[in-house]
Amino acid sequence: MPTGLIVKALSGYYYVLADDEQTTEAVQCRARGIFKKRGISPLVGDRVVYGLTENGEGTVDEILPRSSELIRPPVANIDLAVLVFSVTEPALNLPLLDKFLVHTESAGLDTLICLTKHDLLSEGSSPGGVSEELAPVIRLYESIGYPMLVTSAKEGVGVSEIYGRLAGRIGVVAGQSGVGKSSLLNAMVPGLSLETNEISMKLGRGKHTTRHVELIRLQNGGLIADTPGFSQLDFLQVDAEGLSGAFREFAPYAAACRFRGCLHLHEPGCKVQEAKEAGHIAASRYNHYIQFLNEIKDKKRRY
Ligand SMILES: Nc1nc2c(ncn2[C@@H]2O[C@H](COP(=O)(O)OP(=O)(O)OP(=O)(O)O)[C@@H](O)[C@H]2O)c(=O)[nH]1
Ligand SMILES: [Zn+2]
Repeated sequence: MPTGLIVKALSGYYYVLADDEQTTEAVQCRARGIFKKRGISPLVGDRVVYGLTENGEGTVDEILPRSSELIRPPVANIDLAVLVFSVTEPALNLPLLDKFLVHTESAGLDTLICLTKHDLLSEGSSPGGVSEELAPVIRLYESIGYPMLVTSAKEGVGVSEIYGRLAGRIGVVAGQSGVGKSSLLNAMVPGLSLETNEISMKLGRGKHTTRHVELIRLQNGGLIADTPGFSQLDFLQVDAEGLSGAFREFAPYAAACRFRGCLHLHEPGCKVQEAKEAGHIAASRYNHYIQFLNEIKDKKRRY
């Protein structure tokens, strides 16, 4: 039985791209009834076993184990989340960046952080270099272990680097509205022409038109979801302990806290608080951690 990858889901059909290199057209498939009975449905990004029927269509017979699963956008087996933040217009939003990172950490996704619209920060930056105000931010996140890229869709800066990171992988783009996600995708994928803010305003169309998710094939074997991913997140699945675990740089200190299950709030003998006081953990990161912890607690109270 052939295997393939679901690259699109639309109106009850799944479009499967065969693993064998000869076939380039996706096969239109129905899912077998058994999935419905079991309460599961195939997702874009799923690797599947499929069969061909006589009318040239196919059936999805089996879903191979998923390495990850996102709810919004609904895509399985993502390898890389490209987190897009504009350096201005809208202003760089570090609380949101830390929130996204909690989610990508807990979903086990690799991340690439793009600081885009860098062309708008021309003052104080050397040509092709990084403006002074961004340098500390880049240093902080790189020191934690997150790759950072400075980009500009307008000037084509950093676009080929994003492309390169996607080689042979499935990627999704995330970021708040207006940061320039569609513009980066358009710059990366010739002929894609996703609607950007400018165009949708001009046509008087509402923003956030619902669209299906589709994986776009890149020449380098990578695939990227053609949807401006997720723009907001709340903590549906992350609990207090998971939250602490999602702040990577806490780990060596958290292991040495006096109490097991320490929430690093006001507990005596908390090494995370000590590390923050000593400047080994950035105050901004620690403060966002406390903010998210409160959000999680509030949510528990409400439900
Ligand atoms: N100067 C400059 N403007 C940019 C850049 N990238 C995007 N923009 C502009 O920023 C606005 C928003 O860009 P989009 O690509 O639509 O942003 P988005 O993140 O896809 O927005 P949503 O679709 O609302 O989620 C548009 O007016 C773009 O022209 C950039 O690198 N430099
Ligand atoms: Zn602690």
